[in-house]
Amino acid sequence: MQEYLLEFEQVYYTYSGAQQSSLNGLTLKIPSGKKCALIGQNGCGKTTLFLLANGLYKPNAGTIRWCGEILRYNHNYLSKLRQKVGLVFQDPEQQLVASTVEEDISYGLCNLNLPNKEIQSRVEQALTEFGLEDLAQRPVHHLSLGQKKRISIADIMVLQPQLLLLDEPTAYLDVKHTRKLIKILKRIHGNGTTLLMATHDLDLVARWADWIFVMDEGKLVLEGTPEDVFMQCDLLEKLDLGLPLIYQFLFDKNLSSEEKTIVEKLRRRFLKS
Ligand SMILES: Nc1ncnc2c1ncn2[C@@H]1O[C@H](COP(=O)(O)OP(=O)(O)OP(=O)(O)O)[C@@H](O)[C@H]1O
Repeated sequence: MQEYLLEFEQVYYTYSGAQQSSLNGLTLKIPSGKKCALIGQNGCGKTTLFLLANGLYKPNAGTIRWCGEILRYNHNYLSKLRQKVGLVFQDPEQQLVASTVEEDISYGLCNLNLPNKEIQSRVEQALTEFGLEDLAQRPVHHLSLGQKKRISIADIMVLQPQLLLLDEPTAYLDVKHTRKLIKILKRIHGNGTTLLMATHDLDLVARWADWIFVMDEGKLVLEGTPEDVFMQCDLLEKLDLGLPLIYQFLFDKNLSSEEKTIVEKLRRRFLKS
């Protein structure tokens, strides 16, 4: 198996008309088979990374490789790449295309020319998993933001990409649907999909991810396991990212040594959960 699915090497990107570049020599490799989280302040370049990852934008300099091969930007190559690299947009409105929920979820599958039976079975599974059965025939523009978000994730997930990029997937979701989503991600990861999730929810990152990328000003500044990354509390504070709650307790200078021992035990249990 390929060790890294997608590799950014010294990638620069500036939006047309912008004064400053959004990616500033980004070097980052997404390891195959992992549940990766991407964290960083607003505007540090997470969404831009995603848009370059499936070839929607082209770097001004540097290289992006998919399974060791430099990305090409012709129509044929890109449509194949996008079957392997699925991107769930931050804003669901950018993604929904069809008039009803069911049509929207089947839209990408129809473009893959799959047999009707296969399309029907994947759509039904997605409707059930995301709790969208009752909304299947509703017009997408009549739904709440959280419902639209769930549809936009289902749209991409049914395509079964090798790498699934999720830009703030839990934004707009309530607790119940966040839990459902995490369960679904566990299932698809178990089936072999590599995941990269951009999020500001550090508690979720600490519990969910097995690899974390930290970006700042268009560059990768730190990466590692949750343990390695969240132990760097000085750097994370300097970047104004803060820490998951359990690590905040761990680094609380006012705790007695007994309290620290309890927190450390809780942290270890939390990491295993
Ligand atoms: N279409 C655009 N034109 C010009 N500048 C842009 C455009 N989109 C984003 N930018 C700029 O590029 C930089 C990176 O933005 P990006 O959306 O990638 O950040 P982000 O890390 O995803 O932020 P957030 O956490 O708020 O979603 C920001 O400074 C932003 O203002």
